Amino acid sequence: MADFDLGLVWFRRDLRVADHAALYHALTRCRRVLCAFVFDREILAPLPKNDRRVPFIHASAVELDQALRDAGGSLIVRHGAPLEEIPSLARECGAQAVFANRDYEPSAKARDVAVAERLAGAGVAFFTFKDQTIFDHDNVLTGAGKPYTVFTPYKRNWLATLTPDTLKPYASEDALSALAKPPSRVKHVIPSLDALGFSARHAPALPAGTSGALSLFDDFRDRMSDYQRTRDFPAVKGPSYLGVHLRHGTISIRALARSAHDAQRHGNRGAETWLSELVWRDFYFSVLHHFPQVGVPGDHRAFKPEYDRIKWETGDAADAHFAAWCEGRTGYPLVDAAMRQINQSGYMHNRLRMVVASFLTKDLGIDWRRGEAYFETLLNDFELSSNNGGWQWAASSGCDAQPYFRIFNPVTQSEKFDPKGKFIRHYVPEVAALSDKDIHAPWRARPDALAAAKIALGADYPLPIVDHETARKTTLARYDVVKGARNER
Ligand SMILES: Cc1cc2nc3c(=O)[nH]c(=O)nc-3n(C[C@H](O)[C@H](O)[C@H](O)COP(=O)(O)OP(=O)(O)OC[C@H]3O[C@@H](n4cnc5c(N)ncnc54)[C@H](O)[C@@H]3O)c2cc1C
Repeated sequence: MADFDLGLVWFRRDLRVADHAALYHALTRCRRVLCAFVFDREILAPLPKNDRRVPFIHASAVELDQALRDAGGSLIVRHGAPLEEIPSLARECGAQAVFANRDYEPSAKARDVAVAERLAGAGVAFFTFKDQTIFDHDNVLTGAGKPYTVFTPYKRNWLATLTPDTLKPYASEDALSALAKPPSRVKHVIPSLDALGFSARHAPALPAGTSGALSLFDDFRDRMSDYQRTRDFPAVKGPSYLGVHLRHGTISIRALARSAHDAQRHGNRGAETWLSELVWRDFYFSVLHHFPQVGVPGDHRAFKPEYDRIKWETGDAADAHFAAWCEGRTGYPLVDAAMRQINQSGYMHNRLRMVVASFLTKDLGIDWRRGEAYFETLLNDFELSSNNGGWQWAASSGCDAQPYFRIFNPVTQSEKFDPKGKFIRHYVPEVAALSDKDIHAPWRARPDALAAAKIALGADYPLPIVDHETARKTTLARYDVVKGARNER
């Protein structure tokens, strides 16, 4: 016998039908199940009209609605405040329980506490489930029951904790017969993008929905064994490009980890490395949960508090440097190509995220929080935990971060990871005619080589806005305050 007559599944960042924890639990515990999604007015309001993520989410919601309709249900979509919409929908439909997958961002956790209270006040139960990660934050702890702050032992324990059950799919798609249609008085037409205040002209560069995720994964599966060899070269199709799908849950993390884990057990080194990246994702979720000070809205703190003593560059010159960095005109072609990639597509290759983050913090001396915030506005796969983790890794203030004295040389990185300048040529056509050798540092090219490539530095393409060697020394001095702070302890 069912526990509830009517349950409501609240979809958030889990826009799929297959292997969905909350949907599975609702379908197996309720006689009838309705499904809902809320476009959060407060989140959407500050976004620019041409934000790429909203069309992606919209298209994914449309696809999810179709999948639910095919099985006898539908997706009720609202545009408003979840704190109002979910309890009122539960009331309108007569649901006795709401089911959702856990969300780990501080603002989402606060929202869920408020929604749970409001529902409880109305006598409606609220159940949440682990779905977004392989392990919840308290599943992988040190022997002393503390959270890990170093990745390698975390990963070792993560792998040791894994059992076949951990990666087992929830058979939600096999239990859809309990899906129901909302009562006719409940409006359930998906608002158009225009009605939400966004432009359909900025369709997602990546195919949306579960169909989009599966086509990317099909394409990647064959390349997984090469991942370890190819993943650092931005001109090569090495990574999976699945980040945006993991962000919005159009594919199950369990399915991806299972595939990598199986391949790894058969000696596939590429799969082993890729699985490690999925573990990094869990690791940063755990860090954000246990050390929420790193992601307090509007006040992100350094994981290592002494790093908040660093005096970052401010003022007009720093603002001008920041603008040049954002717009891809620093005079360092690999940095500029990377920034143009994120500006044009909402994606940036992982190696380049490390390079540009290091350049901003350690060549320009600008606070990592400004770069973190810039990425947040643009990344299709923006994830507070990983973005914060990545930025603090590069700035050396994070847990298990790059030591502060390790400073990427943007020219050497370019020569090593884009040796033929293929990636640079794509995004920085101004320097495309330079040789494979000169393209990494145009200011070092001989005048006749520049003339042959028809480049007047300072006019056609900027001279470097800082000298790396000088900046390196300034950074080491800037970070001295950290050494001092550590010695005091
Ligand atoms: C400064 C900086 C900012 C970053 N911001 C984000 C972010 O906002 N969102 C985000 O998902 N990742 C972020 N990353 C991590 C990484 O760059 C992206 O996950 C990856 O580039 C996404 O591309 P992909 O899906 O093709 O990755 P793949 O290489 O195919 O990896 C598969 C998945 O593993 C996870 N993953 C891979 N690398 C990492 C990592 N270093 N840390 C955590 N998870 C990882 C992601 O979910 C990724 O989609 C950031 C890294 C840095 C250095």
